[in-house]
Amino acid sequence: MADPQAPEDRQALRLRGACLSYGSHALWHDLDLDVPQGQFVAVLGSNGSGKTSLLRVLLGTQPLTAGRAWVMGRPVSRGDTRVGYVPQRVAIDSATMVKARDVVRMGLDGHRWGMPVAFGARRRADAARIDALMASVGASAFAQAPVSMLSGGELQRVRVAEALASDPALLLCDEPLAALDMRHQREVAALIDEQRRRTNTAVLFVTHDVNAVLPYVDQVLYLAGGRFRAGPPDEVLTSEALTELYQAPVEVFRTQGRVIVVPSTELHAVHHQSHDDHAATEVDQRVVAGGRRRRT
Ligand SMILES: Nc1ncnc2c1ncn2[C@@H]1O[C@H](COP(=O)(O)OP(=O)(O)OP(=O)(O)O)[C@@H](O)[C@H]1O
Repeated sequence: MADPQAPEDRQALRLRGACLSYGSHALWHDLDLDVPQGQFVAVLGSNGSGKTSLLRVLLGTQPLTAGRAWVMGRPVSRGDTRVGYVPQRVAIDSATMVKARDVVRMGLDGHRWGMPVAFGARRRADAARIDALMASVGASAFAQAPVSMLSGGELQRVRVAEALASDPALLLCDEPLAALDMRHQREVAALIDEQRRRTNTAVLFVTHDVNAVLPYVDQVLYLAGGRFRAGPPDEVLTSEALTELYQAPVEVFRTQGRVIVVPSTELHAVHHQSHDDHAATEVDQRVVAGGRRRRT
């Protein structure tokens, strides 16, 4: 199939008729998606709906069963330096002495895999670039610290700097806020948003709690039961849209600027709990908070 994108109309990401199956298990099918440069997309869906698998497809490590995927007008390929990746918080060997700035250097070197080690002017240019990346994510203060000594939030800053080292056109984030406390969630989410605004990088952000990134989201891709719905948050995160997508009753509430998505079967339990406390709790793709709710 020819590249369907004229150069002047390049989307950071385009999917057409994309299907992914593992054996007879179809994760999603006929997925069409356009992500313009600089757009922030939240990828939502229940456990096992195929969110991480979608990122694997875009990293070129998992072939589509059918359909096509392009990044900046070129077919997806493994090792594409125009694609950056921020993983979930990963366990670090407590004995490792690898310094934070060396992790970022790996992002830079991965970009030039197979090239000779840098000397002289290029080495100095690399050092300056790493300094700038560390500063841009607010990590200069711990640039020389072993990563095993960093807090979860500090480590995610370093991961973001590493992912940005190759100036990606598309940044894939796989639940990068998981296991971070609320303050660090806010900081890392804001940091990713700031970077994409500055560099016009498109972001595909897989999360179980859309509320952590809701202020930044231009488009939601919601995966469920092999189908999908994509569009602005106000169109996708509604009772009507999600009931149609899940083909089962789903209620969406907005309260205090937060979105709560609840399968109707769980509504009784949710009402009961929210009378008792104002704490957030997990049901599916949802955060439950106290206070007045508005159904949308
Ligand atoms: N390589 C594989 N071979 C076979 N099945 C797989 C493979 N990778 C993932 N799966 C299955 O595909 C389904 C989707 O997995 P995936 O990790 O993409 O879902 P997810 O939406 O990211 O889930 P979660 O929210 O739990 O992280 C799961 O049932 C998983 O067990």
